Amino acid sequence: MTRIKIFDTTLRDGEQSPGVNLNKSEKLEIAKQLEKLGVDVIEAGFPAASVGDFEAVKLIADTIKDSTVTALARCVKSDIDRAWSALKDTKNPRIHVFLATSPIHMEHKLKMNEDEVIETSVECVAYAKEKFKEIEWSAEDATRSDLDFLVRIITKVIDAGATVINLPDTVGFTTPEEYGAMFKYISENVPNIEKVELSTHCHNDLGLAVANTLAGIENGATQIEVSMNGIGERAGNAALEEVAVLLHIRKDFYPYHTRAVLKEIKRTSDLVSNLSGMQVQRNKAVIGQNAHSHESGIHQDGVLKNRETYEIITPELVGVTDANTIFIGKHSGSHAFKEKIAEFNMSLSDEESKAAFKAFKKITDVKKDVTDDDIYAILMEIKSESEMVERYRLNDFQINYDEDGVCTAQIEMVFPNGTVRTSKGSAFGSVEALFKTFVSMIPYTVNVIDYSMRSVGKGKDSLAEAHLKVNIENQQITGRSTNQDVLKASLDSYINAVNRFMIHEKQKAGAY
Ligand SMILES: CC(=O)SCCNC(=O)CCNC(=O)[C@H](O)C(C)(C)COP(=O)(O)OP(=O)(O)OC[C@H]1O[C@@H](n2cnc3c(N)ncnc32)[C@H](O)[C@@H]1OP(=O)(O)O
Ligand SMILES: CC(C)C(=O)C(=O)O
Repeated sequence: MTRIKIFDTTLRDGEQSPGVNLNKSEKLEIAKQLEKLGVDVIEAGFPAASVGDFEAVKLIADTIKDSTVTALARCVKSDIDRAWSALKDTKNPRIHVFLATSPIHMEHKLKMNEDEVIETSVECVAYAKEKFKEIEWSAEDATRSDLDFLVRIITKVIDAGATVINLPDTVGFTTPEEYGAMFKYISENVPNIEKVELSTHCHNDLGLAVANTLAGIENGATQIEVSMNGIGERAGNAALEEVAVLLHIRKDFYPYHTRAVLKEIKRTSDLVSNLSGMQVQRNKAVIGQNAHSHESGIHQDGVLKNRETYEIITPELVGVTDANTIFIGKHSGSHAFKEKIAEFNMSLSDEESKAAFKAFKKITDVKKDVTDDDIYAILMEIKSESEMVERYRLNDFQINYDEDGVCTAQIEMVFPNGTVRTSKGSAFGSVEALFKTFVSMIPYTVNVIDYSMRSVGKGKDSLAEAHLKVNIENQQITGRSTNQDVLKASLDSYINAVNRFMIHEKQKAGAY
């Protein structure tokens, strides 16, 4: 098994993500976590960029003990001096210098010809060598560079003292086959190549950063430049967690391993996401919220029978402790739903389970996120409908508004013992009138703690969903109801809360 070194560039290229700006204590916190994650090299920043970045790199260099700390510098003496001042006190100081080698960069950006680029690179590596033992030199935009020019310049920078040669796909332009072929060509044609380590640095503009990194590894690279959550310039860099987990999961096929402590992945990902403000997309490989969650009935049934039917990465492997493995939603089936019911510790007959599943499926057609609360409400409803439970049922209601703005509600209810009663009550608002009238008909003291209404679905077919939190006889109970009519949803949520209270009471008394 060949060991692949992880060079993490979250704090340098990652911080180049538009909108990301980390202060020195945030950078240090991330660096410490990267050390726990077992990365071999931490690229802490670009000391010549600003005083703040200089101080952050210095703080990290002075603190981190297990990982090599490096920093980026242009082929400019003052950049190299600045990097040395920041890094000199760390255990293994490494400088990372770069110069572009592609025709477009040389002509338009650097305004240099090939010979000038070679001369500048050799001079800067030789200058850096006076201070640093470890020197990484990058051929910026290597994947759009002429291969024979790369062979020439790499041979010379190695002679000048470079210890690592990085071939970046700066603009995310290459493909796995082409990137792999470049590493092979360089390995076979640079005469002094065995003196250095080869490194990948892939951007994700075409979504190929991880695949290209793997191709580099297969063709001789032993260092990979990656970032946590794949953050970085434009579409980002190859994601550290994806490459590390890929090499672990497919060790049956790829004879490579890293030193990464995989169970630290989630913690690192969360920290980077929180401090950078770059949220991780739900379906992100390895650490996205959906990456360990199964929603469809057939998958859930398979996973419940044997996780490995649909799961190649366990949440535990990458330190995810709160995975919602079985996500109950529109595509779930009865097996998964039964599992969910079991979590509520409520015994339901087969008939009740079937009715609950039917009611649940109905809700999923109008509601995107079916929460545990929704399922609990369904179960309570089913329970209260079963013969054992008496409950309040709404027969009819009306609202009248008089000229002074006073609303009068008239409600007709079927009581738990089967009797039908009607009552009237007034208030300044229609919802208040309904609540006041209903509460006057029941034998409990009820205080409304919270009442909210939201629209479910879009457009004219959307439904009103009322949520109510009440205190009944010193117990906090929630009620919920969905209806096309806002007032009916509101009144039903109140009735639902009272019925749930009665079920709680019966449960406490051991009735079921
Ligand atoms: C592919 C990458 O990710 S490379 C790293 C990119 N990261 C960054 O640029 C972040 C930090 N950068 C900065 O803070 C600033 O760009 C600084 C401080 C480095 C330089 O700022 P300025 O001196 O104002 O220059 P500016 O950024 O506008 O232009 C870059 C200059 O460096 C030159 N340059 C670019 N790359 C290199 C290099 N590797 N070696 C030497 N010179 C270079 C450019 O040709 C340009 O030179 P010019 O002024 O003679 O035209
Ligand atoms: C400085 C180099 C390594 C870089 O970030 C790139 O080419 O993308």
